[in-house]
Amino acid sequence: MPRCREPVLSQVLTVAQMRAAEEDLIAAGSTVDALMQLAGRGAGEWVRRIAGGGSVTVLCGPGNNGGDGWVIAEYLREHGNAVQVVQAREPVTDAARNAKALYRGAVVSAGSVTAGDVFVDCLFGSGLTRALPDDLLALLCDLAALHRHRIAIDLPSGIESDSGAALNEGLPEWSLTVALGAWKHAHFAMPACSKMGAVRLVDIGVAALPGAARVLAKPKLEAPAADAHKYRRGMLGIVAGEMPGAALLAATAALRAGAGYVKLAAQAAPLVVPPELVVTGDAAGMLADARTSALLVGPGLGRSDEASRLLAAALHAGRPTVVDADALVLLRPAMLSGAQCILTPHEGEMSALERAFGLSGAGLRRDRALALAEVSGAVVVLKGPDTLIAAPGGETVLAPRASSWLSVAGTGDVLAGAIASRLATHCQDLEQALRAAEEGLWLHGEAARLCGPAFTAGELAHAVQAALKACHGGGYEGTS
Ligand SMILES: NC(=O)C1=CN([C@@H]2O[C@H](COP(=O)(O)OP(=O)(O)OC[C@H]3O[C@@H](n4cnc5c(N)ncnc54)[C@H](O)[C@@H]3O)[C@@H](O)[C@H]2O)[C@@H](O)CC1
Ligand SMILES: Nc1ncnc2c1ncn2[C@@H]1O[C@H](COP(=O)(O)OP(=O)(O)O)[C@@H](O)[C@H]1O
Ligand SMILES: [K+]
Repeated sequence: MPRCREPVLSQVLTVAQMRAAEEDLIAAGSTVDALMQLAGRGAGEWVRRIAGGGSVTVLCGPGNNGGDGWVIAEYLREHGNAVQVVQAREPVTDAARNAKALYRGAVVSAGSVTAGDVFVDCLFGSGLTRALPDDLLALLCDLAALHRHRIAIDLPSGIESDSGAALNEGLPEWSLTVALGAWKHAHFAMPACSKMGAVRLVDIGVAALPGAARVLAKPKLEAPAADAHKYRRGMLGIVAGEMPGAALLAATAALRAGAGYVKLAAQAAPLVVPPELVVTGDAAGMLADARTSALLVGPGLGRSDEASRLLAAALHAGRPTVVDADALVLLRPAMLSGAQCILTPHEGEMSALERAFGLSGAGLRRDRALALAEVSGAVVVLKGPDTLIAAPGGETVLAPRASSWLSVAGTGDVLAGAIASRLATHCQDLEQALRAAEEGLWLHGEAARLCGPAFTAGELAHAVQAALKACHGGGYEGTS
C-alpha cells in the first residue's frame, strides 16, 4: 500500500529504500519516465544556474542515471545552452531509451570534445555495483579535466551509494553534486562526501520511509520560561580529573549552550577559572545534589584507578550523563546503571567501546554506532569528518559536512560541553537525550562555521553562544 504522501526532504535513503520510494510513487500514479523527467529537469536547472549561457558536456551511461543525462541535455538545449552528449554506453532501460529519443541535440564522440564550461556526470548513479572498468574511468577523468565546472548527478560515478566508498582510485572531484529524489548515505559519508563539492537535492515527491536516517537539522530553541531560575534551566555538573583544562573547555561551551548553572568538580582547581563557573572540590556533594540535572564526565579525566572510580560514581548518580574522552576508554557495561547516557567517541574511543561491549567493530560506521547504541542503551555520537548519531531503537541522524578546521585539539571537549548543556536543559524528560545530542552537535558545527579558519578550541567554545542565538529566530529576548 502506498505510504503517507507528504514529501520529506530530510531523509537519507539506502538504495533499497530509494527503490521502495520509487515503487510507492509509481503505485500512487507516477511512472519511471515521469520521475526521470522531474528529476532530470530539476537537476538541469541547477546545471543551467552554474553554466549561465556557457557550453555543457553531458556523459551518459547505460542505466537511469544516464537517462537523467539525456533529460538534462534536452533541458539545457531548450534553454539555449550549447550542449553535447557523449554516450558511454547504449541505454539499457526503457526509461533511458525514451529519454534519449526525446533529445534533439548533438551526440559526439569522446575524442572530439574540446575544453568547455560545464561537465555533467551521468555515467552511473545509485545502481553502480562494481568498480568502473578502465575505459570508463579514463573517459570520466579525461572529460572532467577538460571542463571548468564539474557536476555529478545523484552521485559521482565510482562512488558506492550505501557506504560512500570509492570503488576506483583516481576519481575526479566535483564542484557540485545534485542528489535526486532523496539524499543517499554517500552524501554524508567519507570519503565520498569530501569529493562532492556543494550538495543540492531535487524534490520529486518522495514520501517518508520507515526506518530512514535523517539529516541533522537546525534546532528550534526556546528562551527560558518567564519564571525560569538557574536551577530550573538546568544545572550541569562536570566531573573533572587530572587535566582540568579539557573540562574547562567543555564548561566554557556549556555555559553558552543554554544550561542555567555549570559546576565543575575538580581535585585541583584550574589555573584560570572564568568567574561565572563554579568550581568545587566536592565531587561527591555535586553528584548527590538533587538540583544537578545532568552530568558530563570524561574530558581531562585521565585513566587512573581514581578516574575509574569517579566515572563509576558519576554513572551511579542516576542523572542523564554525557560520557566522553578518557571515560569512554574506562567505561565497562556493568557501570551503566540505567541512567540515560550519551557516548561521544571518536574512532579510537569507538574501538575501545566495541571491545568493552563485545562488538565486532566490523561494518559501516552507522551500523557500528547503532549496534553500540543497542547494547549500551545509550545515544551514540560517533565523531569524525562524517559525524553521525545513533539511538537505541534505530534512529540515525547524519551531520552535514562540518568545517575541517575542527581538526584541532580540544574541539571534542567543546562538543561534549555543548551536548551536556543541552542535556541539562532537557533533564525533565529522559527521552530527550537524542534531542540534546542533535542540538549540541548542530551548535558545534555552526560555531565552527562562524569561527572561520584556524580557530582554537577556546574560541570555538565562545562561538557556541552565537550559534545558539541563530536557533532562536528572534525570540531569544525571553518572549518566544
Ligand atoms: N529511483 C528513482 O526513483 C529514480 C532514479 N533516478 C536515477 O536512476 C539512477 C539509478 O538508475 P539505475 O538503477 O539504472 O542505475 P545506474 O544508472 O547507476 O546504472 C546501472 C546500470 O549500470 C550497470 N553497472 C553497474 N555498475 C557498473 C560498472 N561498474 N560498469 C559497467 N556497468 C555497470 C548495471 O548493470 C545497470 O545496467 C539514480 O542514480 C538516478 O540518477 C532518477 O531518474 C529519478 C528517479
Ligand atoms: N576533518 C574534520 N572535519 C570535520 N570535523 C572534524 C574533522 N576532524 C575533527 N572534527 C570534529 O572535531 C571534533 C574532534 O573531537 P576529538 O577527536 O574528541 O578531539 P579532542 O579530543 O582533541 O577534543 C569532533 O567533533 C569531530 O567530529
Ligand atoms: K553520476
